This record gives sequence, structure tokens and C-alpha cells, in this order.
Amino acid sequence: MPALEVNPDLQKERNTATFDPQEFSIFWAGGVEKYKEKKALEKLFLEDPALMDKLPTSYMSHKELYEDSLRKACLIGEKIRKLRADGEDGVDTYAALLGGSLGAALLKEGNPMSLHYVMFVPTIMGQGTMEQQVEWLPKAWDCEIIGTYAQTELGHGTFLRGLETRADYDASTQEFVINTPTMTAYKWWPGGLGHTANYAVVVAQLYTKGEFRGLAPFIVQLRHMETHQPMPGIDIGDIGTKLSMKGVNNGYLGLKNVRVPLNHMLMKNQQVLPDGTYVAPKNSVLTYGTMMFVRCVLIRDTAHSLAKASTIATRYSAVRRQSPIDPKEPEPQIMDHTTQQLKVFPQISKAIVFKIAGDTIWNMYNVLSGELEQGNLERLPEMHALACCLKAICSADASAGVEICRLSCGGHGFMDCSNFPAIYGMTTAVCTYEGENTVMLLQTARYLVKVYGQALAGEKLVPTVAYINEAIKLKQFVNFDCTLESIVKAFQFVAANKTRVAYEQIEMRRRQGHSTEVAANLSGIFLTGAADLHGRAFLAQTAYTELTAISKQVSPALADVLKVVLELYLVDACLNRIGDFLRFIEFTDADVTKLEMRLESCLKRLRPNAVALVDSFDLHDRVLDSALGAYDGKVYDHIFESIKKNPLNKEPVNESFHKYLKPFMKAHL
Ligand SMILES: Cc1cc2nc3c(=O)[nH]c(=O)nc-3n(C[C@H](O)[C@H](O)[C@H](O)COP(=O)(O)OP(=O)(O)OC[C@H]3O[C@@H](n4cnc5c(N)ncnc54)[C@H](O)[C@@H]3O)c2cc1C
Repeated sequence: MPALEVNPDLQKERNTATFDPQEFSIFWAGGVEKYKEKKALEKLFLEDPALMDKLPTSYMSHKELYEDSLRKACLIGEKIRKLRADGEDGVDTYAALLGGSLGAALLKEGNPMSLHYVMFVPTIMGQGTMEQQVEWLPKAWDCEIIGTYAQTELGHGTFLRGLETRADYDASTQEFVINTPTMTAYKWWPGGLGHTANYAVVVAQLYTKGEFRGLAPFIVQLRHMETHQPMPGIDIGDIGTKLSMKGVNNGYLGLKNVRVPLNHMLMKNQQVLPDGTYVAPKNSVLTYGTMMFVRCVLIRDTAHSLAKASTIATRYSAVRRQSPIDPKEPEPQIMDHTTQQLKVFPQISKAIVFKIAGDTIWNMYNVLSGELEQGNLERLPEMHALACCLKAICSADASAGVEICRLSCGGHGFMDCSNFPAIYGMTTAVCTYEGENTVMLLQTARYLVKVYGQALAGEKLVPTVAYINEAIKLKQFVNFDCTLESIVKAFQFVAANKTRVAYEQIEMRRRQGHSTEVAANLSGIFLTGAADLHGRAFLAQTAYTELTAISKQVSPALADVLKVVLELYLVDACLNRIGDFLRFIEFTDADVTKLEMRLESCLKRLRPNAVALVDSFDLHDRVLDSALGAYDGKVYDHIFESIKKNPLNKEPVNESFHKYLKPFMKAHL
């Protein structure tokens, strides 16, 4: 981008940065090869005029938006098909196209076919037998069939045993008869279910030989292969407008005596034999695989949301001038207000740390998948507990972070053309889908309380909770010296003690005569608090280990910046949970003040490189889609361009003036 075309304040920031943003961009992309792949993918998708919006989606009706989303989804699908044929479709391609980076640039309100790739195909891979995979996967990969994943119902989402959809096996025809017997049994929410998918994996309560067997997944044809008309017994449609993801075509589904053949039940983990004999899964936790895969992907997506929001807010903060600090001086860039730095810079550090944590857990997931294939389930509970709490923490923090970035842009942040509303909507949705966040934290807590009991009994715990063994030995945390290492250790000590308190609360309530379940419900606040700290201790440890290691591999200039990022992340995280630290560690007033001064110092030291840092996220202007955050910083020009697209401004007088306003104004005459 030639220097002259860029806002001079923004250019000044770039000129004075102390490191080379491209070096960071390559690390952020995952290495030189991945960086090149990313650029090639952007060229292929973002430069295609057919994938550009003529009218901003916020001006479209629900119907127009769906139709245009499907048009673009098919073009994207066509390109994916070609990439597959050329052997160029890695996991990263799908993650970029369906997730928050490239995917959101192409389809701002979501892709009505994303569930096909994200849930339908992985479920068949994870839960189908080899024969079923051979039968269904080629058709699904080629998009001869488009599927979705229908689990949640109008009446139940979280509590799976409460699902009412049932599948009764009829041995005489070797078919399952699937029904949604009540209004609340209707499937509700699945992406693409409304008018896009013609197949679904439907999760139902299984009955064979008249006996209840638990939940099972079934491949069900929803629509005719040629006409796309609903199949007999299928009542289907779109659930309507939403806070965001308005193009995803989330749907409802009723089933009335829908018959599917025996081999349409996905039977890798559990089987029904032709005579109706039920063979239970060897281990009921095997089905956790797909859920864990998706949660690992989501953790990375939250990092992308924060990267986008913090890029917009940082560039805007460099361009916008407001309110002299010294009355005798001109108005400064708003980035020079310390409180503005406090809003924006921690979001940059969180984006980086969440990305690193996402990569770490992704690698752990891949190792685990290999172990599961070998029948080794040892690390599954540990990994499940970690994925649950990280999904919850990263999505909650990212949503809050996006909102803080929006607020940091004042009034203009409220406009759709800032892109904050869309980024926020997409990010906060993650708090609910793939496991509601509180429920996720409670799942982690259940594991923590269990291992705490084991640690008390003298057992050596697995790596991600081994800090509990240490804390029990230590009893008291001494020598907090404010080093980054001691902040990480302190996080672990505090996390272990939050788990101790949750454990003691449950034990106390059990002694009072409550069942374990009731005791857990009464202790819910303690349990979610423990899970929250467990996840934050993992984030702190991972940030410390990984960023320290990376700093040793990069140039000294970049290493210096990464050290500030790490320090800012850890100090800010600690201050955000200062109540817990004060509770379990002998922190003095002086210690807290020292941390606060350190936070201030981190902000000051990051200030000269803030713009270069967000530049190095290397987010294409189409990915940002923001008048406030474009690379050239011509904020006011872009805001003006955006109002020209407003259909209301296409005519000087709107017809409603003649219809309503004029008669109203003249009525008294
Ligand atoms: C954008 C979006 C896309 C979606 N896509 C799909 C899809 O493709 N396929 C699909 O099947 N589903 C989908 N869903 C549904 C989603 O998975 C569920 O909404 C989610 O699991 C939460 O379940 P729920 O709606 O039943 O919430 P509820 O469980 O009713 O939650 C309501 C409140 O109750 C609390 N609560 C519930 N249980 C407990 C508990 N045990 N302890 C403490 N508190 C509790 C929750 O914390 C929450 O505060 C989607 C949802 C959204 C928002």
C-alpha cells in the first residue's frame, strides 16, 4: 500500500514500529508455507467478483439474505470441490472458509452449508462404521447430498436425556420408525436445516424390542433428491431472524412415522442387530470425539474474532483525535489516552494467547484422536475437561473483548459499517452453541472435583491437573515475587484452591444429607469458579511456555514485543481475578499496586507497536469489512462511502413522506 494513500497518523505508527510485522504474520499463519497458502486462498476467494457484496447484508431482508448466502455458499462449495480434486484442501482450508476469518468475509451472516462440513461429515466419520463411511462420505464430500446435525429440540438442548425424538426399531421390516411426538420434540436450531439440507444426522432416543437403549444418531433423508420437496412425514422450515448468523438458515424439523433402514443408524460405537438385539458401546465417552473436535476449532475462532475487533479498534484509535490531554496542546490520537489503551491492548494480547492455546489444544486433540483409534481412552476425560472450560472462557472473554473494542470506538463503533455488530453476534453465539458455557464449566468442574479427591488420596494426577498435587503439598503460597513465572504458579495455586473449596462445599452439603447431584447444584457457584480458574491457569501456563519458546526463535526485535504481550496478558489476567488471588495468597496492598503499575507500564511499552502488531494479524480489508479498521485508515471517507450504499439515500424524498408524514403534518389545517 503506497504511503501517500494512508492516513498520516496511521502511517506514522507504521514508520516508528520497532519490529517487522511480516515476521509476526508468518508465525501467526503457522509458518511460511501456511502463510503462502493463506494468501493464495484469499486471492482465490476474495478477488472473485461473484463473492463480493453489492449491497451490505444489513440492508437485506431475511429472505434476500438467505438466497444470496446460498448463492455464495454454492460458489464457495464449487471452489472447495476443485481444491479437493487438486488435493489442496487441508483442515486449515475448511477452518478458514467456514470459520471466522475468510468465511466471515465471504458470508458475513454465516454459511448455510457450514454444518454440512463442520458436523454432518465429522459425525459420519466419527460415528459411522467403515461400511457406512464408504457409503456416505463420498456423496457428502462431493455435496451430492447436503447434511446437517439435528440434536437440539424446542424443549431441550443441554439435557440430552430429555430429548423426546424417538426411534423405534421394527424388526419385521428392519427399519427404524422416527417420531417427534410432541411440539417440544421438534428439532430446533440446526444450521442449514430450514431450506438447504436434504439430509440430516438426527439424534433420537432408541428403542429396540420395546426397551429404551439411550441416544443414537440416524441418517435421515429430509428432502427429495430432485424436487427438494420435504419427504413424507417431514415438517420442516426456517426458525426466523436472530441476533446474528442470519444467513445460516437454522431450521425446525418434525418427523411423523419416518422410516429409515437399519443401516442408517450410525453404528461405530453401538449396534442394533437385524433381530433388534442391542449391542451397547464399549465406552459411552467415545462419542465425545466430534464434540471435542468442534470445540477445539471454536477456541481458534474466538482468537480470530478478537484479532479482528482489536485491529479495527487499534487502527481507529490511531486515526481518531479527541480531547486534548494538556489543554494547551492539540487533540491527541485517542490511543494516547491511557484508559483507551487499557480497553484495546489487552484484547490484542488475548487474541494472541487464545490463538496459541487453540493451537496447543488442537495438537493435544490430534494426539488423543490417535490414542482413541488404538482403544486408549486414558486421557479422554482430562482433554474433555480442558476443551469444555477453554471453549467457555475463550468465547466469553472474546465476546466481552469485542464489546469493549466497540465501546472504544465511541459512536461510530455502533454503526453496522464498523462491523462490530456482526463480529459481536458471531462471537457471542459461540457462548451458546456446542455446549452452553455454564454447562461447559460445570462439566469441567465435575472432573476437577473428582481428581481433587484422587489427589487427596495420594494419587499422582495427569499433567494438566498435576498442579493440584503441588498445591496440596505446598499448603501456602510463599515468595510471590511478581515475576511472570510466579504469576503462572500463583494462578495454579489459586485454581487448586478454588477446586478445594468447591470440593469441600460438596462434601459439606453431602454431610448435611443432600445427594451428590443436589450438593453439586447447591455448590454451582463454587464449581464454575473452580473451572474458570482451571482454564485460566492453563491459559497462563500455555502463554508463558509457548511465548517464551517462540521469543527464542524469532528476531530480538519481535521477541521484545512478544515479551510485552505476554506480560500484559498475565498481569491483566491476574488483576481481573485479583479477589481470588487476595483470598488464597498473601498479597499486600503494595503487591497489588506493583501489579497495577506494571499493567500501566505494559500499555506504555506496547503503545509504539500496537498498530504494527494488529497489522501483523494480516487481516485483509474484506475480512475486517470495517469503515473504521481499513488498512488505509481513511475512516471518514469509508463511513461516507457506506452511507452511499444505504438504499434510503437513493432518492431525495422517500415515498412514505407522501403516504404518512405529509398527511400527518397537514392534518390540523
Ligand atoms: C447460533 C446457534 C446455532 C446452533 N446450531 C445448532 C445445530 O446446528 N444443531 C443443533 O442440534 N443445535 C444447535 N444449536 C443449539 C445449541 O446447541 C443449544 O442452544 C445449546 O446447547 C444450549 O442448549 P439450550 O438452548 O437447551 O439451553 P438451556 O440448556 O435451556 O440453557 C438455558 C439456561 O439454563 C442453564 N442450564 C441448563 N442446564 C443447566 C445445568 N445442568 N446446570 C446449570 N445451569 C443449566 C444454562 O446455563 C442457561 O443459562 C444452536 C444454537 C445457536 C444459538
